[in-house]
Amino acid sequence: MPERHAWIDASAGVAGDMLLGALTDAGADLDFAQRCIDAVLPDSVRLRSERVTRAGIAAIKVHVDVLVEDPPHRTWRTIAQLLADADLPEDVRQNATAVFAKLAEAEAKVHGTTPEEIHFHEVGALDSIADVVGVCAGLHDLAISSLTASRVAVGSGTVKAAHGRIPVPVPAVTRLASGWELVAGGEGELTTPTGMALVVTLCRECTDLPALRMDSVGLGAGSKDFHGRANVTRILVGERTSPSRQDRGDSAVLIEANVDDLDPRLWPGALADLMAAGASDAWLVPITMKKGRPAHTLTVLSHPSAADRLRELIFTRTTTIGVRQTDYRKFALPRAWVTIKITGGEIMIKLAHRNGLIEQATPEFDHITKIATATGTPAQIVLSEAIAAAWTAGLRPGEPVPENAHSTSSNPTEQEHLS
Ligand SMILES: O=C([S-])c1cc(C(=O)S)c[n+]([C@@H]2O[C@H](COP(=O)(O)O)[C@@H](O)[C@H]2O)c1
Ligand code: NI
Repeated sequence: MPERHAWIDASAGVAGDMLLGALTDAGADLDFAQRCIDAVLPDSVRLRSERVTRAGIAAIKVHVDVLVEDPPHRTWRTIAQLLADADLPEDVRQNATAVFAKLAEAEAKVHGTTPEEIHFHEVGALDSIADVVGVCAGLHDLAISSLTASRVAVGSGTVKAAHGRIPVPVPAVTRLASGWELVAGGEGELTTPTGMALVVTLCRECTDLPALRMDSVGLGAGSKDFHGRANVTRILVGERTSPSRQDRGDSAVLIEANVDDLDPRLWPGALADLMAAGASDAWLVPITMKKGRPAHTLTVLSHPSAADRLRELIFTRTTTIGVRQTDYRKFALPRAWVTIKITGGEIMIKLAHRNGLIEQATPEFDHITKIATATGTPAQIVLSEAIAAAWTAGLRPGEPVPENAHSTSSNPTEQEHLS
């Protein structure tokens, strides 16, 4: 299966609804986005698309009509729980959760507090949750397996928000944009925190348009129509023709520390927190360190964009007073997912593939344990049935990846959660 890539052109700015409009214009099914949103927020918002022009250029404007009363703020934990409880494709859930984790981290930095303490105002409102889930659903629907984006026009001046009048680029955008190339690009708020969070979470790098065999293009309109500058976000979708991700590898970092004085009962929680904060993997190796002391090497593998917060966590969750960090290149096979039915429910089969052929087909173990618990069947029996069902369905090494397989999104940090 070729790598389906999307490049976001944010040279005129980006917001959640603009990106959803662009995906819809590129062919994503808005009804599917609505179903995903309904799974998170039942009977709360309705999506509507409208063909409009911006400075004479045709684009899709997605309206998010809010049908119920919205509280003035939500915590990021509330949103994470809504997403965790919703019946969503796994990549949609993971990507949407990662976007809100980034927003929480940025807001916490702006207001000098922790993500747990943060109360989202506009960015936690029903329409913003709908934008984020809708965009992640659109990427799933178009089977986009990797994304990059242009530099981002953020605007200038000031804007009125729940925080009062704030400068543009607004504080959350400046925090989110760490490592991304920004330009002012015009007057007003051209990029919102939700738009910036989607770009930096889902896109692998900030780059000019990569070599693409074009498939479709979509334009998503912002609310305002400026004279002489189209207020649109564009998305270009196609097949990458330059060295593929598999040949190039991905940037990664390895962060390590030798620790001899942490209460061993604290390790499982520390490892879980590191995974929740975006580590691709986190593990311990028993060692004998200086002065002959029994200890552990903690190793955390991550995308470079998550390194700052992971180092921070290592310092707060362990007793170490220093870490070392090394740059790596990581070569991962692309993955795709197929849902199959077995006794007791549906499970997803993860397919690692190369040159269009399956290398590994693995039942998602969380789904196995869920069915095992619900039906009272031993997990190894459910697992055996799942492996046999996958085999029967042709999901086995050497077979082609089926057409209905969904590729995982490109988010390098979150994607590795699936590994
Ligand atoms: O909701 C919150 S906490 C919020 C924080 C900030 C900061 O920059 S801090 C800014 N805003 C403004 O809210 C609106 C809507 O943003 P969306 O991303 O939901 O479209 C926008 O004007 C932001 O600048 C909200
Ligand atoms: Ni804020």
